Amino acid sequence: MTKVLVLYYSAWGHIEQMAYAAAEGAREAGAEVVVKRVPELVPAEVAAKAHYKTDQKAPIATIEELPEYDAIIFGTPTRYGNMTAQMKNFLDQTGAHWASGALVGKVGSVFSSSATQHGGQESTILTFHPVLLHLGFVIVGLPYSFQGQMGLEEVKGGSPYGASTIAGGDGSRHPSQIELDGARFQGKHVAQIAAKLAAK
Ligand SMILES: Cc1cc2nc3c(=O)[nH]c(=O)nc-3n(C[C@H](O)[C@H](O)[C@H](O)COP(=O)(O)O)c2cc1C
Repeated sequence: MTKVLVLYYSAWGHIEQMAYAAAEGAREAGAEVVVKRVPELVPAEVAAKAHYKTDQKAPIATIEELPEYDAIIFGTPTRYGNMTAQMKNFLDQTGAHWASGALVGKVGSVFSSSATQHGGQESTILTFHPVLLHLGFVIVGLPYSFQGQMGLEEVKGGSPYGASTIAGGDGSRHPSQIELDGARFQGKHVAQIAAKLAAK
């Protein structure tokens, strides 16, 4: 059975919610799916003061387990147009996998979140991709067969690069149905492609 890891960082829960939607989609495609987080780096008192969502049930992933999966779907909020330091710090510990080629040929895919509509959700995904390419991942996005990314009837995340959500300046906006559908579609799409690659 195809094994998919949804690996995320989320300070306030938006990406956490999108992660479970991506996982649902991958399960729909028949994959065995695990949702895990990368470790927090912000001191506990800073996180408490900023009202981080600290009750996240997903276990913390280890670097060692990454080669066990056929696909990894990464979820990260934007930090000044790029992935979070928490996610990058985790990826910066994959040197042994880079050296051995343990992740070469696996499927990698990214979804994101930003406070504002044009606050960097696309740049966060696109600047994530070089890391995946260095590690040898085959990148999968959110194709236009997810028709939800078309249309101007509402403000929404989602692009051919990957699913995304808009949290609002104060974090009060939650992922909309169409954004969660995008994450679900991406999860399913990744699992289907990973299954095809694994069959070869
Ligand atoms: C240090 C910092 C930098 C941020 N940079 C951006 C940014 O460049 N553009 C933007 O729209 N939102 C920015 N945000 C807002 C976060 O992206 C937003 O809170 C996040 O997407 C919510 O996802 P989460 O609930 O999963 O943490 C920033 C937040 C922090 C704390």
